Amino acid sequence: MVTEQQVLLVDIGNTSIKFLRLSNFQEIPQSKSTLNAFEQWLTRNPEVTTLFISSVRQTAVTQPLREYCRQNKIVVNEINTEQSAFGLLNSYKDVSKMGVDRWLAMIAAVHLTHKPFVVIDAGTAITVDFVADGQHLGGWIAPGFYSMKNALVTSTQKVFSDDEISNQLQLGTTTERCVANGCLAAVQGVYARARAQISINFEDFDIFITGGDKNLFAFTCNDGSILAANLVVQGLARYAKKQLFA
Ligand SMILES: Nc1ncnc2c1ncn2[C@@H]1O[C@H](COP(=O)(O)OP(=O)(O)OP(=O)(O)O)[C@@H](O)[C@H]1O
Ligand SMILES: CC(C)(CO)[C@@H](O)C(=O)NCCC(=O)O
Ligand SMILES: [K+]
Repeated sequence: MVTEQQVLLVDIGNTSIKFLRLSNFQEIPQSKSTLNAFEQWLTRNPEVTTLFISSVRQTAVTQPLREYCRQNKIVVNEINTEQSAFGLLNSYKDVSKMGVDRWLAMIAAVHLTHKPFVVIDAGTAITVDFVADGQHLGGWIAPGFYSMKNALVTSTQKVFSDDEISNQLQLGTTTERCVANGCLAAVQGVYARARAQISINFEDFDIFITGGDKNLFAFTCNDGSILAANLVVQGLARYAKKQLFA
């Protein structure tokens, strides 16, 4: 019999790996930037016997982790995007093409509200997904804040950026401030369009914001949007609880 302390929920994104024990799945996850660093963490925490993982990387990239787990008798449960689960229906014809992080964030959100909702996951990419009555209506994939800045700086010769983030949208008077505020304007635009889009058909709805860059959405705090620590990990927790304890 496994306990919740022995179970680790692992969200493998394009930039980083976030993980948390099932016993405290609502807290802020730990983060490692490489699979190697994550494996080292596992070595130091031998009480972990079971992983529930979601990965948006190629299978070959996570193969060494699987091999490590096989050698150390750690059970790996990999969750994949489904046509339907937990009362949520996917709109993709080929569900294998939908990033499992999007699916899991929706699985978590559908448990948190009965209203139509939007999930915005801001990381390497910004994904936006619309759900009403348990039906995924469709969504958007846009570049994330860092990806945007990176693409801009890479494809121009005289534009450069720094790592400073504006909390408020301002007018830049240096190249760096123009870039940071331009990318923030684009992020705010995604949010504004998402709100406008769901408002076309619904008066009452929730907007959930999650992901490593959710703090860029601090400007939404007065209009009822909900900032969630990590909805992908919370979605994994639902699968883990169902599989282990239901
Ligand atoms: N070297 C880097 N490469 C990419 N993003 C970086 C880098 N350094 C800092 N960041 C920041 O981290 C954000 C992604 O953070 P994090 O990995 O926590 O988000 P995420 O939602 O988990 O993304 P993913 O699931 O794609 O890994 C980027 O949007 C960016 O602001
Ligand atoms: C869009 C990302 C990169 C966001 O992490 C991920 O969900 C992904 O790789 N998706 C595959 C394409 C799709 O969801 O249609
Ligand atoms: K993400």
